[in-house]
Amino acid sequence: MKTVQFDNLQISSKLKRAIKDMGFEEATPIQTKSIPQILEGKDIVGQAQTGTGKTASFGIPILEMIDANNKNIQALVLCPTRELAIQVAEEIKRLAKYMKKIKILPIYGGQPINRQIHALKRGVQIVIGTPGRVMDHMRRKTLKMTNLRLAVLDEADEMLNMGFREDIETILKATPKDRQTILFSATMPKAILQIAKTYQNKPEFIKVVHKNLTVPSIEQYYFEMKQRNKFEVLTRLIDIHNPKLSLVFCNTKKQVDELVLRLQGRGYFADGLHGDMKQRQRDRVMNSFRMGNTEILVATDVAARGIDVDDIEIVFNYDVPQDEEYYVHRIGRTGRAGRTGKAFTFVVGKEIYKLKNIQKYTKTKIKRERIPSIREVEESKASIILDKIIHIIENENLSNEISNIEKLLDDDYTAIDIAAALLKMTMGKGQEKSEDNKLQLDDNKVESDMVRLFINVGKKKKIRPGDVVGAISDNAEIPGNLIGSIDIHDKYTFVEVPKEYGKQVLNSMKNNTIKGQKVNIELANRK
Ligand SMILES: Nc1ncnc2c1ncn2[C@@H]1O[C@H](COP(=O)(O)OP(=O)(O)OP(=O)(O)O)[C@@H](O)[C@H]1O
Ligand SMILES: [Mg+2]
Repeated sequence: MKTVQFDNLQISSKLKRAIKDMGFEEATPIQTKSIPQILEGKDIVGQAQTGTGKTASFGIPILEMIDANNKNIQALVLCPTRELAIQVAEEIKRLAKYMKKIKILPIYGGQPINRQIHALKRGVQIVIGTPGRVMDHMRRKTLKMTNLRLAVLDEADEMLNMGFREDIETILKATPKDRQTILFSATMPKAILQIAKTYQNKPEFIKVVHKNLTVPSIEQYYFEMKQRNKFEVLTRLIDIHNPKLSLVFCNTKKQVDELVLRLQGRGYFADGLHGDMKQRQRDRVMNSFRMGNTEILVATDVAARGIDVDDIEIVFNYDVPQDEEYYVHRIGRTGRAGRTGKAFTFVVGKEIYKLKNIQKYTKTKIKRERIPSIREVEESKASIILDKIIHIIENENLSNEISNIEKLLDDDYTAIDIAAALLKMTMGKGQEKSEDNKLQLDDNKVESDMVRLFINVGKKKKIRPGDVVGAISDNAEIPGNLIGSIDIHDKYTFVEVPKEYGKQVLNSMKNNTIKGQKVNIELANRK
């Protein structure tokens, strides 16, 4: 499809400048089709592949149509989750960079309502919210819809799936009749068409779907395995591909929690995201993932819907999704805005039939791939380390290190001996781990066996109940990013870790300090 340059769109120069700053040059197909129509005042129903810029498709015309001098709410965007509301608000804020008078506010549950009320009182033109919280504000009369000109439903089908139908209808009914209504939805079930019919005015249906639903720049593979080997396979794949960021989907919240614990137990920077978590915690996890501090995000479907994080290189379906549509959304977290990505699906036994259905639905082929051997994992790890070594040799000052090594050379060790020993040290417990791994492939020692490590940190330390150890290591300089939940137990903090890692944590923490103070760690009550 022919697309347009943003320069050729009828939008203000301020908006064009911001778009350029964001690095966009050409509008995507959905943007090319929907922006002019929305600008003309038409109602639209838009449908396009994941990661193709639907947010800006409505964000750009909203900004163009807002009267900056009028401080009332003029546009309302409804999103299914808080994360999405925040993300959409940020994208629109970036677009509004040079439009200083335009105020944009995300409102969602979990955040103190008073803060939102204050912000609303100061005057906001664009509100992005979850249906529940928007309703709440409407009841309190803190959100006035009388001046609303534009309503957008992003991920409309997902909002219906989540049971927001009534809320959405109540909200739309409370807005002026002559408002413009924009609807974006991945699928077009009857319920969506019903909403379109009832609440839109002769909508234009804009559909940019290729013959396959997933973008071609995502390579899709599946791996067949036994249920109990999933964890081992996941770690092998992560080690071999070494993705900067990856996203792992599980079907249940419980599985998310368990997997996060096990990954952290192996020393991976992993964290979880699901609906049972407190908002503060979810924000922390998302920020840490966006910053790259959390490298592996483990999530449920709902939590990760619509999430746009640059550079997610691999999406893992640790469980085959229950619904074909979910597959499309899951893997759409990678390969965004024209980038490439990989999607790996773990298949156990009869699930292969589900995979066949997914392939039929998406009209793409998912190729079978062999599980990498331990040897391949080790080789790949070695090659990653060798690359790092080359980088250090070429870019860093090594004079101190060289003088130390020279002492060993004087003792008649060869340079190769020394380098090999250092490599072995760097690769850590490679050898030992591979035996471990082999074992685990046959025998899945499960995680419930926990050990508590008490850390005497004194009362002043800012470690809060519920923090994970990964967070402690960020805040308090304990290396070894290991495991579990911690709690404050008077001046003791305890860390709960799977038994098999207890010793390891102990070793890695023994000689450490938290913020300059020595920390005592004792192994306590084995459960
Ligand atoms: N014209 C463009 N050129 C380059 N990048 C773009 C363009 N438009 C949007 N993007 C970027 O592409 C990414 C994906 O956009 P967005 O999140 O809006 O996709 P989406 O279609 O809503 O996806 P999903 O279906 O997953 O919700 C974002 O990082 C966005 O900033
Ligand atoms: Mg989106």
